[in-house]
Amino acid sequence: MSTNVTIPTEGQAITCDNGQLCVPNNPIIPFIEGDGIGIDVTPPMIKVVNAAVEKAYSNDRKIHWMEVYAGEKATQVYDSETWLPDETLEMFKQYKVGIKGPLTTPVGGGMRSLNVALRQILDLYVCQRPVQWFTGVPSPVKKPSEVDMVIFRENSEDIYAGIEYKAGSDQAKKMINFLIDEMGATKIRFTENCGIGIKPVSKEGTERLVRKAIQYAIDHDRESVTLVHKGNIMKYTEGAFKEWGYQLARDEFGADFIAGGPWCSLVNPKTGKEIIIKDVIADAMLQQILLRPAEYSVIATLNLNGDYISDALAAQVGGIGIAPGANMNDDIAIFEATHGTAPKYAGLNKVNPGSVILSAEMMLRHMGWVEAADLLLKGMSGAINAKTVTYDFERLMDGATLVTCSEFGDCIIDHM
Ligand SMILES: NC(=O)C1=CN([C@@H]2O[C@H](COP(=O)(O)OP(=O)(O)OC[C@H]3O[C@@H](n4cnc5c(N)ncnc54)[C@H](OP(=O)(O)O)[C@@H]3O)[C@@H](O)[C@H]2O)C=CC1
Ligand SMILES: O=C(O)CCC(=O)C(=O)O
Ligand SMILES: [Mg+2]
Repeated sequence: MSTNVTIPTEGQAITCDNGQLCVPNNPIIPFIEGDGIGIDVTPPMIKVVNAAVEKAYSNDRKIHWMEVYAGEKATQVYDSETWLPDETLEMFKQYKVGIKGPLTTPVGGGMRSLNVALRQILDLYVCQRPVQWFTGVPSPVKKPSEVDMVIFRENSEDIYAGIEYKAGSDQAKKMINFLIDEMGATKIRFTENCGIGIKPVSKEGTERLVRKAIQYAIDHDRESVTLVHKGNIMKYTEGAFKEWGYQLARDEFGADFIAGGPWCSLVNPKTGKEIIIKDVIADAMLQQILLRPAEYSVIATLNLNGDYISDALAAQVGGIGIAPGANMNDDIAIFEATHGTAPKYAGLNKVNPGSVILSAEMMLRHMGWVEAADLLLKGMSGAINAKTVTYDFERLMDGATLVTCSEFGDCIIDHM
């Protein structure tokens, strides 16, 4: 394997034993800068995290950052064909906790998503995206404070498996012929020019995701878990997700039907309070989150629904400029912004770095460095309350002072 990664001379790897993280005081954290606005948001993220760690622990704890490569930068550092080097994957496997900026995916043709590839190759099956309002953030809804949800998006299956055949290709024709001749399909129209996509959804994949969502509700004293699906139309994928989810709640968490089901409830073993397990069809959910957000807490859903819902919910609390996320399994966690590479803003030092900074806050909490995570949140709230904000907030806030991407990072540090 080529070695284009400079391993810090100081610092140690985080280890993970049976799902239990062991974090040294001087962890090495791999990071991907990201394409497009990655160059803008990643440096302030590192600066803010370093400041929070230093303020919380003085010299007792320090992160040693290690740049690893993916996307356009990888093609410069390795060679023009290498977008996701094996070395990058190895580093995440070895160092267990990392963070990344956004990576570009062309629409239509071209290569498949590197973001999705990273999740699939490392089997980071949970995409966890908390959505919460910060006081003072401009919002298009009347009561943004009622939005307090944590999305658990299945991250390894669904149409993101990338099993897709181009219209007119030999594979598409072969698949269409198979479906018509051997599977009795009668409703494929315009067979000569029809693309085909396959949507795998498994019981195991559903169960491990829903298990994490319910456990999160237990650990964080949440009142409900909502299974979001389009099971009325896609019965054996989305519908099965709903059935398997409820079944798991009953079998593994002792949930009982409410009034004959399908909703059920369980007693939180840590608090004694009730947790409701319910389901909503995906299109109705997009209405519900606008009209009655207070009724939803933890959401467990499939990959595509989760992608849509996370951007829609982010909009309600100020936009994807401040929407954080994590991709994780029982061993590795890679934190990442919810937004993309926003190419028109790349290199302008303009966009909001809040999304990747709040992803870093999740990372610090995941590492057990809660004091630093709390400071980071305090800094973010302080900067927003002082109305020193980037363009996305400034254009919607009365009396705000416009700051650049890097200045917003500095404002966060000033308010820690
Ligand atoms: N995980 C990842 O790495 C992801 C990668 N992508 C990829 O990113 C590329 C671009 O995707 P696109 O659909 O344009 O979505 P983007 O999220 O990149 O941008 C869409 C819009 O969101 C707003 N926005 C995004 N980031 C910020 C920020 N940090 N601060 C303030 N506003 C922000 C901007 O709105 P406005 O114009 O109103 O200012 C921007 O024009 C594609 O290649 C896509 O595949 C997409 C999503 C996730
Ligand atoms: O991989 C991509 O390009 C898009 C991914 C995405 O939209 C997401 O993860 O929310
Ligand atoms: Mg998305």
